Amino acid sequence: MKTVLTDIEGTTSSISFVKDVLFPYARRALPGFVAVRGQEPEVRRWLDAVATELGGACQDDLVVETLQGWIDQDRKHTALKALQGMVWADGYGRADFTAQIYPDAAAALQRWHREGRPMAVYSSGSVPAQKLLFGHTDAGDLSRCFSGWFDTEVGGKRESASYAEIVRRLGLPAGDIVFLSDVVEELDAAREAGLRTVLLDRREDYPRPRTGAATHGHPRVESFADIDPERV
Ligand SMILES: CSCCC(=O)C(=O)COP(=O)(O)O
Ligand SMILES: [Mg+2]
Repeated sequence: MKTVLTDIEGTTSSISFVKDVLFPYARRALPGFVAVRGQEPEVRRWLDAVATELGGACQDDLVVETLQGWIDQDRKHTALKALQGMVWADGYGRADFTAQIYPDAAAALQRWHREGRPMAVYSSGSVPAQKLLFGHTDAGDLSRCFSGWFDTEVGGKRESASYAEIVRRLGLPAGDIVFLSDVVEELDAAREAGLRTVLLDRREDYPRPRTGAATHGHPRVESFADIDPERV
């Protein structure tokens, strides 16, 4: 049975949920979060990592402003993603929002899980943020569908070495893993590492269909309902 490895934003959940709900929430909550929890070792570690990138010791205010700028630019920076995950934990905990998931994705994930198909996540969002998201979806707790979780600590999503590392950690032949994503450059990197690939091309996220050369030769679907992992 093939293992499914899935991206989140633009694949299982809409880009607008991430851009219009999660990112603004993190942007607003960051200053208060750093003021209250900035001395906790797990928070300090990431704040210091950002400060180092800014050239050394600097005030938390500057670090927060930098992080907010990175949110605006959609930087997939590991420190930002780790801190965002901690901020979102508060939001999910207080039920300030739930995680949008496409109904076709929720249905397929639940069905594949019932059928015993192994599944894993690879997203730029931190592993704790991934677990929170799938633990609090509109369709309920889907976190149990997954037995593997990968974030940018294995490397960037457009680098084939990251997929080679995931293959190594999963301990499976690369050709037995099907990677699902909305970003062709990520699929290119996965294919280079030997994985099978499927392009999610949803109208809500990509108003102009990506067909022909724009698919880079990856099988293209508009819904999880059209994916048969055994036939990719
Ligand atoms: C899992 S948390 C929210 C998503 C996020 O922060 C992000 O950057 C999504 O990137 P993806 O790799 O899932 O496209
Ligand atoms: Mg994506």
